[in-house]
Amino acid sequence: MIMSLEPSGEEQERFRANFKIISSSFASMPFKIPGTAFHRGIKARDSMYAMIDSIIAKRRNGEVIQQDFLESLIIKHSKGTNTIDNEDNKLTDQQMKDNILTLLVAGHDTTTAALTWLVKFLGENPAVLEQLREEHLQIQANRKDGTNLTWSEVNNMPYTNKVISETLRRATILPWYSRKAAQDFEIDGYNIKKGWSINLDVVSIHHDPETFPDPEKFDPSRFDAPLKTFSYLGFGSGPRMCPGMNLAKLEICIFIHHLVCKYKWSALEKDDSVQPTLVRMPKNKYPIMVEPL
Ligand code: HEM
Repeated sequence: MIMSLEPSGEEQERFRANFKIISSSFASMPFKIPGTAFHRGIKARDSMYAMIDSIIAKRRNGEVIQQDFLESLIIKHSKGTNTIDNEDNKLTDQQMKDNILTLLVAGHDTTTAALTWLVKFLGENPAVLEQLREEHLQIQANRKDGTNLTWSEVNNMPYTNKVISETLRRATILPWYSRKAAQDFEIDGYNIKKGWSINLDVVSIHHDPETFPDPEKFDPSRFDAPLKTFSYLGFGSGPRMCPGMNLAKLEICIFIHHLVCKYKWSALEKDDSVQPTLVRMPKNKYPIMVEPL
């Protein structure tokens, strides 16, 4: 979808390997010294840049044509095309590469983690799974023709949406993110100065018992009624809110539909520890045994 990589092959493997290094260097100290996670991350990023360079070159000389996000960026931002009024507003190749890399890095591990937590929470909460399965079997039963999910079906999954929100609350995949103070202010006796960087502790916000009673409990009905503003930040909030939210929700809805309509599963290990990386994942990646229903 982003740049039409084949699902397997040498190029994909190299991408994956570099990608893993970049993800695990995210929360490292920014010391560009050989041997540090940060240095390894920079080298992996440069190698990704070189790979994206060669993909862009093949697109530009017509060797490869695809219908994906990269192609639309190239068409829109090529010099001499009049798709954007002002030539100065066009992205350079470097900016295009950064956009592609940002989307891959921001969209991959987060969605993987969401799906992993979802399978875990559903496995541990059979009543929720049953209600979710009912919603999806009903969708199947109402379908007149075709076997694929339709756009209107995906947009009419009220319980599924609550399950997704509760998954993102309970797991809090991005445990913190930053904002820069736009003005001086005081909070709980602390004076914050304009320009300071502030990290939001989203895990605590999502587990505040005043907003979410019995916060460790997985309970999608918390989302039956609207919540206090800024108390649920699964996809962030405000102008910098996750731009991939609708894509991620679409992917998760499709995954859930096929999972609950066709399969049952059981956990192979009991381990509740969380991997201490920027994107929170079950430490053991939650291995399961899957069987047809
Ligand atoms: C379940 C999956 C995902 C979760 C839980 C998630 C969560 C988040 C959160 C919490 C933020 C910070 C928002 C803020 O600062 O207010 C964010 C930012 C971002 N996300 Fe996602 N995300 C997911 C999937 C995706 C996907 C699929 C893409 C793109 C393909 C994406 C692209 C981005 C980008 C580019 C930003 C930075 C936005 C900015 O700083 O302006 N995300 N995401």
